[in-house]
Amino acid sequence: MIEVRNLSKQFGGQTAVKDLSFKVDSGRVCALVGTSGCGKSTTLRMLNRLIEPSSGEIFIQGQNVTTLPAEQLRRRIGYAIQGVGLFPHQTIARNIATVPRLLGWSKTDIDARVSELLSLFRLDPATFAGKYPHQLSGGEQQRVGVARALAAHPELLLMDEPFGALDPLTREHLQDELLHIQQLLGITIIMVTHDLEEAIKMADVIAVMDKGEILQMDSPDVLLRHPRPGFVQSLVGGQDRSLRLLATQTLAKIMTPVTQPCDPAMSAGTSLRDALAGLIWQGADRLTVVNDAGQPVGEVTLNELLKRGAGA
Ligand SMILES: Nc1ncnc2c1ncn2[C@@H]1O[C@H](COP(=O)(O)OP(=O)(O)OP(=O)(O)O)[C@@H](O)[C@H]1O
Repeated sequence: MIEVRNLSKQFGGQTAVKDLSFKVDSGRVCALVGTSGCGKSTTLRMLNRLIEPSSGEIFIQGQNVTTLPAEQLRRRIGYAIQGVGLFPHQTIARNIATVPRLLGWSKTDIDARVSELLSLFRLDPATFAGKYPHQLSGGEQQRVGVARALAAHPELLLMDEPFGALDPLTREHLQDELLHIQQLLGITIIMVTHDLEEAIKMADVIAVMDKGEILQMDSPDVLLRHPRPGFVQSLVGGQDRSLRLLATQTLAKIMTPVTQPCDPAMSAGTSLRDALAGLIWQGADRLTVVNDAGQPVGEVTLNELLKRGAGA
C-alpha cells in the first residue's frame, strides 16, 4: 500500500500541489485526472522524488520513504512516461536491463528477465532484443518503456500519460495488454491521464484533481453516479455519462443463464458499452455470451443494458 500524507509542492511562490493525502491499496490501479496544470505530474514525480516535496510524507508498505535516498527509492518504483525516454544508442535488451544492471543482477538473470518481459508484451525476444529504439514503431517503443519500468519487479509502477502519443486503436490495445499484465503480476499502478475514458477503463479508483488538490477520489462507478457538485460534476457529467457507466462493466458481471442461444455472440470480457453498440448495430434485443472456445455461457438483454446505464 502507498500512502501520501499532507504532500505539498511550491515552485517559487506558486503552489502546484496543496496538502494532498491519499492511500492506494496494493494491487490496485489509481488514476489521477484533471485539467492541464492541476498538479498531476508534479504529484506523480514526488512519489519517486524526481521532484522533492516541499512538505509532507510518503509511505510505501508502511515504511516512511520520504527521506530514503532518491536513487534507492527509484529502484523500487517503476516509471513510464509518454514518449518513452528509451536510450537511443542502447539495444532494446539493454534498455530493459537498466535497473537490474544497476542492482547488480547476474547476466543469466538479466537475460532471462528481458526475454520474459518481451514475451509478456508480445515482442518476440529473438527479433526485438538486439534492435535499437528507432527501429521500432511508437507502440512497440511504448511497450518497451513499460517493460523497462517493470524490469526489477517494482512494488509500484508510476505512469505519466503512457499511451498519450498513440493512435486510438494502438492505445486501446496497449491499455488491454497492460490491464492483463497488471492482473497477472498484481502490481500497484498510479497513472496520470487527462483522458477520463482511459481512467474509467483502467482504474479501480480515480482521483480528480483541480488547482493542486484532490476534489474527489472514488471508484469509477461512484464517481460517475455521484460526482461532487462543481468541477467534478462538470468533468464527468455530460450526456455520455451513461455510456461511461456502461464502459466500467463487462458482460461477465451481468449475464444470466442461457435460455436459447442467439445472434449476436459476444465474449464475456466485452464492455456493456460495446455490447450495447453491437445490439443497436444489429437491431437485436438480446445477445449470447460465449467463452474463449465460442461456447454459450450466458445471455444479456437490451433492456438489462439500458437499465445498467441509467443514473438512478
Ligand atoms: N519545474 C517547475 N518549475 C516551476 N513550475 C512548475 C514546474 N513544474 C510544474 N510547474 C507548475 O506547476 C503546476 C502543475 O504542473 P503539473 O505539470 O504537475 O500539471 P499537470 O496536471 O501534470 O499538467 P499537464 O496535464 O499539462 O501535464 C503548473 O502550474 C506548472 O506550470
